Amino acid sequence: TEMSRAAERLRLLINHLDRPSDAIVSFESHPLICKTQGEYTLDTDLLTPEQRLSYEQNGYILIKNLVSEEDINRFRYTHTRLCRQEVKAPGLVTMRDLAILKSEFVPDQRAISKIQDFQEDPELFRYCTLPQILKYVECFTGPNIMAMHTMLINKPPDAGKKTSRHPMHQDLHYFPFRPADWIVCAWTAMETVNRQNGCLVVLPGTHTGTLQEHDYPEWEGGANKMYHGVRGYDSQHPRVHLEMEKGDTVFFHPLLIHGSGMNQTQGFRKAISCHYASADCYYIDVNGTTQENIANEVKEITMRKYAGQEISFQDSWAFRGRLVKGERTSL
Ligand SMILES: CC(C)CC(=O)SCCNC(=O)CCNC(=O)[C@H](O)C(C)(C)COP(=O)(O)OP(=O)(O)OC[C@H]1O[C@@H](n2cnc3c(N)ncnc32)[C@H](O)[C@@H]1OP(=O)(O)O
Ligand SMILES: Nc1ncnc2c1ncn2[C@@H]1O[C@H](COP(=O)(O)OP(=O)(O)OP(=O)(O)O)[C@@H](O)[C@H]1O
Ligand SMILES: O=C(O)CCC(=O)C(=O)O
Ligand SMILES: [Fe+2]
Ligand SMILES: [Mg+2]
Repeated sequence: TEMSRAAERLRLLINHLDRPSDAIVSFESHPLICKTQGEYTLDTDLLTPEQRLSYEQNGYILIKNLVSEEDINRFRYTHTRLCRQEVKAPGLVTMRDLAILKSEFVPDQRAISKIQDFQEDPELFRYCTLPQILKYVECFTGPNIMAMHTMLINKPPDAGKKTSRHPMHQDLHYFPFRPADWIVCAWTAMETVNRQNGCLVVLPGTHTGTLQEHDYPEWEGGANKMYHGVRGYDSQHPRVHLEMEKGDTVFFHPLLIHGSGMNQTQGFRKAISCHYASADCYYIDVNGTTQENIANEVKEITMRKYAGQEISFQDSWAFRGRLVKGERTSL
């Protein structure tokens, strides 16, 4: 029955692929197709059967105390220095919360709700290469691993308009590469995160669905740039608040619907994350798909950033992605 599960899995994969099946003949001998038991996880000796089953069914697993206090303190220190512009990292993107956009900018971590693309900062990027994280990542991506997207989220105390919320979304909306099952996010709490300061909220099991249409939520106080949410979000769907301690890490599937509530405390709630993909993934053309809206927003921003030079949505990803293990075979 293990063989028939593998065959079924291969059939499912081929059906999901956005390119002709003759292009993927080599998949038959692909190491990733050795997924004989679960659909979403590989048999690697690391995950217990319970953990595998949990990821298969829920689309995420939470590992307690995976990143050391010392490492997190170092990441916090570097974050502070980057925000103060005491160190620079080429390509770093900083984002201010909508609520403070119009006020004077002071270079301080309290003015920056999120940094992205820290792949050129050796100290923060060390997070993406931590061996204990990569061991888990490999269970989802297989041996060739790319760090595709990096973020340090610094959710500010809500200024009263609920702009600190992150609407419910699927991360795959942002990614022009496939297959989805070879992508995983690692998200590590840099302090206690709970319902009060806006922990992650997930809809378990939604990773088995398809990519949904995303758009800005119709929120009275507005939503931050590029914070799209699933259209027609069903607030009745059972949700789980992922309360975590410093160093705890959740791994989740890019189709899992998740978001975060508002920060009702006076502190800045911090988390560091990396989206990994198998280097064996391939880029897709998102023209004419539900992802066209985000692709256009990204193109507009890169156009401004690189003085009118048009950079394709795919190239903007190829350019930022970094190999962290194995071989850079495709992405
Ligand atoms: C899986 C993963 C990919 C999921 C996610 O990351 S979900 C969230 C995705 N978010 C992002 O990718 C954040 C992207 N953010 C950015 O690229 C930057 O923060 C920018 C929005 C471009 C702002 O960069 P900055 O250097 O400040 O550039 P500018 O001051 O010229 O601003 C450009 C225009 O953007 C506006 N803006 C900046 N921050 C926000 C905001 N928080 N909410 C709404 N609008 C905002 C700003 O007002 C300006 O607009 P105009 O004045 O040109 O109309
Ligand atoms: N219309 C919507 N579209 C998309 N996402 C939404 C919508 N409404 C709420 N959310 C998101 O759902 C999640 C839960 O938010 P909500 O504010 O209801 O609860 P919470 O802040 O997590 O907890 P509490 O019930 O204690 O306030 C958050 O990620 C929020 O951004
Ligand atoms: O830390 C958070 O609030 C979640 C952010 C998130 O899901 C994202 O940026 O894709
Ligand atoms: Fe997300
Ligand atoms: Mg709330």
